[in-house]
Amino acid sequence: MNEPLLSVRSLRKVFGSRRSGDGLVAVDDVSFDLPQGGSLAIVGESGSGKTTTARIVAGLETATGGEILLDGRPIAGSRSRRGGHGIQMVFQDPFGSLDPRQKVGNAISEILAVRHTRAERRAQVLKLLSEVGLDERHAGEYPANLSGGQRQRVAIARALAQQPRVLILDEAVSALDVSVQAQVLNLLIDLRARLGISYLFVSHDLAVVRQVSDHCLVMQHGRVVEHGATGEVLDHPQDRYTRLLLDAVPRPGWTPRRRPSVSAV
Ligand SMILES: Nc1ncnc2c1ncn2[C@@H]1O[C@H](COP(=O)(O)OP(=O)(O)OP(=O)(O)O)[C@@H](O)[C@H]1O
Repeated sequence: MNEPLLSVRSLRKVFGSRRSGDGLVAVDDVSFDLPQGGSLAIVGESGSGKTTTARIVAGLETATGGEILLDGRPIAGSRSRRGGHGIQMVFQDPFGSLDPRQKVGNAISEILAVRHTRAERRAQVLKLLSEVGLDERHAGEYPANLSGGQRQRVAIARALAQQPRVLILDEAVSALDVSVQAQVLNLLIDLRARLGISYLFVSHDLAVVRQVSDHCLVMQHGRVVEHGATGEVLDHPQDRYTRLLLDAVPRPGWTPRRRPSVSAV
């Protein structure tokens, strides 16, 4: 069997004081493999440790224990990997990653400056914008003048500018309206097919997970409770917690339970 592109082994993260024993174990013995060109989703309720796992893999957080291998070689769990090592992250809120005072074209161009000459950069910016379904007009805009979907496309273009092998998407479509969400998901599916990028997809939305991932990992209280092919896990969940997660998803015919109104009290 081929060696996985990304391999995470016994990852552990404790926040707070470990010595006094009152630290919070956010990630506890998490292991998974991501094949070249594969798409793995991490699902779980809020606080289950999904984002912390993703941030450690991206090099934005240090691990307390465990190992991360890219192409079979350990990558240091340090913040120094930011911007390098073939792993990039796209966040839920592109406002957080885009400078409001910087035009879109410059935001992409500054990343290209490392590898490209000034002359090459312009053509490269246009190529990246077209990869994500935008064009020259958007290059001259500030983030505030774009829609939420367009801003997320810019964030994806910036990530692609680093030529990543793994793209980590942390709730990357959660803040978008459903129709815009579908467009961005289609873009991601298309990019994966065309560029052979591998995805680590963090989401609480099981419908989204079904669309974009081959395999999924269910986390609860920092631990992996179920792991398998996405269709199998979602259609035939083995773990009680996975079944609870699935039961919490509204389906056609579902009517929200009315909660007593606070103002009526
Ligand atoms: N920097 C931090 N310092 C202390 N505790 C943290 C920190 N970051 C996360 N935690 C805690 O670690 C646990 C896991 O959080 P994490 O954000 O990874 O979960 P999550 O599944 O991604 O949840 P969400 O979907 O709400 O982001 C939570 O209890 C959280 O409060």
